[in-house]
Formats: sequence, structure tokens, C-alpha cells
Amino acid sequence: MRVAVLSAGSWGTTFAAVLADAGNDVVLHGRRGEIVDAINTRHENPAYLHGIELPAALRATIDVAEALEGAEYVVVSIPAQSLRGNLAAWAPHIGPHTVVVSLMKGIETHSGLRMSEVITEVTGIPAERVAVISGPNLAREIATRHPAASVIACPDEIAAKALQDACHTPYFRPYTTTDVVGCELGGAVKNVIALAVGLGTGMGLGDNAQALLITRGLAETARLGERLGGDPFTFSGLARAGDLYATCSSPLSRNRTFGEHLGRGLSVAKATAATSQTAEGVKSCRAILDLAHRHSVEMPITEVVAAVIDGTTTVHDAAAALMSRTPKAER
Ligand SMILES: NC(=O)c1ccc[n+]([C@@H]2O[C@H](COP(=O)([O-])OP(=O)(O)OC[C@H]3O[C@@H](n4cnc5c(N)ncnc54)[C@H](O)[C@@H]3O)[C@@H](O)[C@H]2O)c1
Ligand SMILES: O=P(O)(O)OC[C@H](O)CO
Repeated sequence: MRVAVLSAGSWGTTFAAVLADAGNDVVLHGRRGEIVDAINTRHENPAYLHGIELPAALRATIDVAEALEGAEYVVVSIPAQSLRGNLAAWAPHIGPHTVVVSLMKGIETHSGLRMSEVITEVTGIPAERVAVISGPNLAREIATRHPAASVIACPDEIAAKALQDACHTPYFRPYTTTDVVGCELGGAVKNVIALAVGLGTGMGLGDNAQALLITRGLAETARLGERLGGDPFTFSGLARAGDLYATCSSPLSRNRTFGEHLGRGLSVAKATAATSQTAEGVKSCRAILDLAHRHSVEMPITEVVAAVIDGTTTVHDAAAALMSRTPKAER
């Protein structure tokens, strides 16, 4: 398959390597000439995956039209809030039969739309040709070719199966589903829960608090997912429980690390300055909360994370607010 991957950040580069290892003809688009040159000549992305050898067959270009020329799949991996603007510029170069694949885990702030919804809205490509890949996929581990699994969600099962074949390698095992809503919400909300776990870790609240946040985080994600039409099975699957667990427990997670900075007393501005890569939960948490309010879904952890990020509460008041909620039955 001829595949374009936009763009050469940590997950874009890693997934481009997976696709190249699976035997596809992959062109990766990068915005910085020095990264593109390093990928083409040294087979390394020093800015995002320092010290990891990329497949020799993987090509990179700074010219997005060149990357998109003849692509059967266009894989998009940029910060969620920049998707709409970039897509509008890229759309004229995307072929009429191309399948667009989102690797992004965020919700658009002003519209509350999921990434696949932004893609269909901006490009006019029908939902049957828009797929989402989501799961416990810490980029650096996969780039190192450690084993991982993920979920390909697409309303068209045949399209999902074709993409599954295209990205299956000895170290990357993709499953398929038609539950796009459940997969995308799982990926976006786990970032917010990882921020909460990071907050608790930074404050030194211990492992019981971490388990509390992960488990009740899963419960509030399931409430939102169910209300928006997600499949209950997805809640226990790779794109929901699996990704939540990996992100909340790994020091590689940018969201968890961002939360840790806040828990140790850094301001949002200082934590942002200390974070060179995308921590999607920081911007998406307010959009997720707005979505929850619109659909009358209670999300107490997301509520306090959004308040900490907005600066309307302190991390200590946030923890106290969660613990002083009215006791109730577990469900
Ligand atoms: N890194 C991971 O382990 C991982 C795994 C699964 C999903 N994701 C998701 O993939 C998406 C991308 O994350 P990432 O880890 O590759 O981020 P990253 O910060 O490592 O890379 C971001 C990429 O987007 C480009 N970029 C930044 N701002 C841009 C803009 N305004 N317009 C166009 N391009 C811009 C950068 O040049 C870079 O190539 C996020 O939604 C993230 O949640 C990441
Ligand atoms: O580093 P994070 O927090 O963006 O998480 C990366 C992946 O989404 C884990 O699956």
C-alpha cells in the first residue's frame, strides 16, 4: 500500500515505522528539514525518538503534496486542536478514494467534535472511509519494537480489515471494531484521567489513590461513552481499559508527567514549558467536560482536572473535593 503519514512527531514516526515494517510504501511528512534529513540519511528521528533505528525503507519529506501524492491511506497524527486548520490545507491533495486514519486522542475544544468527526466535516469524506487507531500504544516502546496491540475502528468492517492487514507486524497486533465512538472517547478521556493520576503521584498520595482514580476514571469514561452510543464491550477493551492502564502507569506518558508537574507545585504555564511533546488532556479536558454537561453525564474526576488546568482550584482542593463527595453505591 502507498501510505502518507502526517506528521513526524513521536507517534506519527512510530506508526510510519510499523507500516514500513509491514511492507508498505510509506512517506512521512515532517515540518522541520533537519528531522526529515535525519530520517532519510541516518534512519533516526533525533527530536522525538532519539537513539531508535527506523526502517531504512521509510522515506520522509517536508513537502506535504509529495507525501500525499498517490496515497491510498493518509494517516494523521498531529495535535488535536490543529487538525481542522491543517486538514483544510491538505484536503485538495487527498485522493477521492483515500482512507483517512486518525491516530489522535483529543476532542476539538470549540466544537466538542471527535477527531473522526472533524475529518468528515472538513474533507467531506464519508465516515466509512475514516478510521481511528487507538489503544495502549506508548510510542517509544513500539518504536523499539516491543509487543503492543491496538484497535482499528471504522464503520466499514472491510475497510478496517484491510487496514488491519496493512499494519500487522510481529510486534504490532491490531484488532478491529466498528465502535468508533467508544474508541475515540476512550483515547481522549484516558488522557484526562492520566493527568489526575499524575497529580496524585506528584502530591505523593500513594498507590491506593492511583487505583481509585484509574477505576473510577474508567467508570466515568464508560458513563460518557454509553450516553454517546459507544459499545459497552469497548469499556473493557484495549482502547479503553487497556489504554487507561498503560497511560496512567507509565512514566513515558506525557499526560501523566504533566499532571505530576502540577502535583509537585508547578503552575500550568511552567508545566507547559517543561513539556516538549503533545499532552492532549490539557486542552481536551474542558471540551470533554462540556460534552458531559451537554449530555447530563457526571464526570467528577474530569471536573476537578479541568478546574486545576483552568486555575479555578488548587491541587489540594481538587483532591479534597473528590474525597468529600456524597458516599454512594459503586456502579
Ligand atoms: N506519543 C504517543 O505515545 C501516542 C500514542 C498514541 C496516540 N498519540 C496521539 O497522537 C497525536 C500526536 O501525538 P504525538 O505523540 O505524535 O505528538 P508529538 O508532540 O510527539 O508530535 C506532534 C507532531 O505534530 C506536529 N505539530 C505540532 N503542532 C502542529 C501544528 N500546529 N500543525 C501541524 N503540525 C503540528 C509536530 O511537528 C510533530 O510532528 C496526539 O493526539 C496523541 O494523543 C500519541
Ligand atoms: O504520552 P501520552 O500521555 O500522550 O499517552 C500516549 C499514548 O496515548 C498511550 O497509549
